[in-house]
Amino acid sequence: MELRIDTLACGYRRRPVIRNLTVAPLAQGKVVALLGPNAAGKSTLLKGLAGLLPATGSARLGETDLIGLAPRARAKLLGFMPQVIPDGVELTVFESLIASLQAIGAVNGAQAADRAAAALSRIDILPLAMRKLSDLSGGQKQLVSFAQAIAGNPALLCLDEPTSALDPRHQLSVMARARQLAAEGALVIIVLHDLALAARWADEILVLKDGALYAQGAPAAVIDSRMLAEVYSVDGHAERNAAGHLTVHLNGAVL
Ligand SMILES: Nc1ncnc2c1ncn2[C@@H]1O[C@H](COP(=O)(O)OP(=O)(O)OP(=O)(O)O)[C@@H](O)[C@H]1O
Repeated sequence: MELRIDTLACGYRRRPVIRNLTVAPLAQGKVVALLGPNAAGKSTLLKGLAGLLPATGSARLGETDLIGLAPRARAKLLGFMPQVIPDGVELTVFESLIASLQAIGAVNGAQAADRAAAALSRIDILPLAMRKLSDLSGGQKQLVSFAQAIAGNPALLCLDEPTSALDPRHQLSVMARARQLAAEGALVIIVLHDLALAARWADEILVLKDGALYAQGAPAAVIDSRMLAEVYSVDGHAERNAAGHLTVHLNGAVL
């Protein structure tokens, strides 16, 4: 199964952000890093795919066009982890996962409990299950949000900066989990600002600039001095280290 994004447009009432976006097919089983500077349209694109913003054009996952699909049917196929986790939710972690699963439907109470526990175990946060969401640290909340997004076993997982509040160990464990989910057949799209994480963990990179596709391809083909200068206005380069991993070096801002 592939995701085919074709002439997609989405944005806000007076601000069209993503215009006429067509992307080469994204294959199931891949981790795709969605890069681009602040305000490039990364969150807008994920929200358009998730049905949280109106969109036109098409985004076909296999035979199913996500655009225009009813919310519940879309949520079954697509797990969305937002960039900002809402405050003031008076639920326990476990209840919040059950609520996410109920929003998808088609799971009875016992199944929902099993799936919620499985998702929390998978992210290694089962001990947080009975804690109130509002009492958690920023990083713990982010891990819960990740568990909510994966609980329904979606074919397409859209993660908006899932590592922004995490310490290095948890950043790596989220990326490793993303790779595992892809190995099990999901397509995982991850918005990242950490270019080192993207270079190290993604199969493919999409770069957005001003709401349009700047580049798409393998990390080594996309992350280079020119892209860093043209997209991020920074002076830097990418190279392979002794272990063969692509690493990114930032030297400073381009004047
Ligand atoms: N609710 C909104 N109403 C109107 N414009 C918005 C709204 N949310 C975002 N925008 C605008 O849409 C554009 C794209 O924003 P978006 O959040 O998609 O960028 P992003 O690439 O995810 O940025 P960042 O890396 O800063 O999170 C920006 O110009 C932003 O100001």
